[in-house]
Amino acid sequence: MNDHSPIGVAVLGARGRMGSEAVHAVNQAPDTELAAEINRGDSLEELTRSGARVAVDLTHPDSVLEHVTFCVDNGIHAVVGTSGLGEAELDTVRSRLGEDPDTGVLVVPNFAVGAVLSMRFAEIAAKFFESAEIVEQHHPRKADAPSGTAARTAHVVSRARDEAGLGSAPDATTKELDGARGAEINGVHVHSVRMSGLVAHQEVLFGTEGETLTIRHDSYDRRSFMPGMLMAVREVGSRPGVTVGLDAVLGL
Ligand SMILES: NC(=O)C1=CN([C@@H]2O[C@H](COP(=O)(O)OP(=O)(O)OC[C@H]3O[C@@H](n4cnc5c(N)ncnc54)[C@H](OP(=O)(O)O)[C@@H]3O)[C@@H](O)[C@H]2O)C=CC1
Ligand SMILES: O=C(O)C1=N[C@H](C(=O)O)C[C@H](O)C1
Repeated sequence: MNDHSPIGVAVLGARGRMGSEAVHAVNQAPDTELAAEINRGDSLEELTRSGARVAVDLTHPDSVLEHVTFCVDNGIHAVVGTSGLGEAELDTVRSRLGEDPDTGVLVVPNFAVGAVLSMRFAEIAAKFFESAEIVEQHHPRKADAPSGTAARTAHVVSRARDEAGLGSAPDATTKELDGARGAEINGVHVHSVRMSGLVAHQEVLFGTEGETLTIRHDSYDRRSFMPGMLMAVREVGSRPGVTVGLDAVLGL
C-alpha cells in the first residue's frame, strides 16, 4: 500500500442513523474506501480481517470503550463519534496506548464545523459573563443526556471561568423540584430537551449586568456531520495518542 492509496475505513454501527450516513460519505469520498461495516452482534475480529486503517465508532455509549480498546490493541486508528467516553475512560485508553503510541484515537463530541466553532466561541466568551448555562435539544431516540457536545462545552466554559477567577454563577435557588435546574457539569447547568422533529441543537447562554449573549448551533440534517467525520478519518493517523475535539484538525 502506498501513501496515495485510499484510506480503508471500517464503520461500527453502520446501520444506524449516523453510521449509514458515514458509509455513504466514505463511499463517495475519493480518498477513502469502505473496508467493513460492523453491526451489533458482529465480531470485532472483522475489523482486523478487513485490513481497515481507520475505524469510525458510531454505536452506543455502552460499547464504545470496548471498541476503542480493541482498535488500540490492534493498531487501528480510531475516530470516536459516539458519546460516552468520559475522563476516566479516556485515561483507560491512554494507558492502553502506552508512553509512545503509534496509534491515534480522535474523540470528536461533534463533527459539525459550526458546532466546533460554537464551542470555541463559548470558550472565548466565558470569562466575560458571570452566568453561563447550556440548553441542548435533540431527537427523542438519543440514548444519552446531556449530549456529549453539551458535556464538552460545559467543560471548556468551566475551565475558562476558572482561569479567569470567576466563582459560582449567582443563583438564589434554595427550593427546587428535582431536575428543575438541570444537570451540573463542573458548575455549569445543562438542560436537555428531547423532542420529535429535532436533530441536534445547542444554545450556550451567557449573562452579566444588563446583557446576555446566546451562542446557538443547529444541525438540521446528519449530513452536517460528514465533512468533519471525513477530516477526522484523514487526520487521525498523523495524531498518535488521544486527541479530543476537532479544533486542532480545523487549525483552531
Ligand atoms: N460526534 C458527532 O458529531 C455525532 C455523534 N453521534 C453519536 O453517535 C452515536 C450513534 O448515534 P445514532 O447514529 O443516532 O444512533 P443509532 O441508534 O441510530 O445507531 C447506532 C447503531 O449502532 C449499533 N450498535 C449498538 N451497539 C453496537 C455494538 N456493540 N456493535 C456494533 N453496533 C452497535 C446499533 O444497533 P441496534 O440498532 O441493533 O442497537 C445502531 O445500528 C451516539 O452516541 C450519538 O450521540 C451522533 C451524531 C453526531
Ligand atoms: O445523538 C446525536 O444525535 C448527537 N450526538 C452527539 C452528542 O451527544 O453531542 C453530537 C450531536 O449533538 C448529535
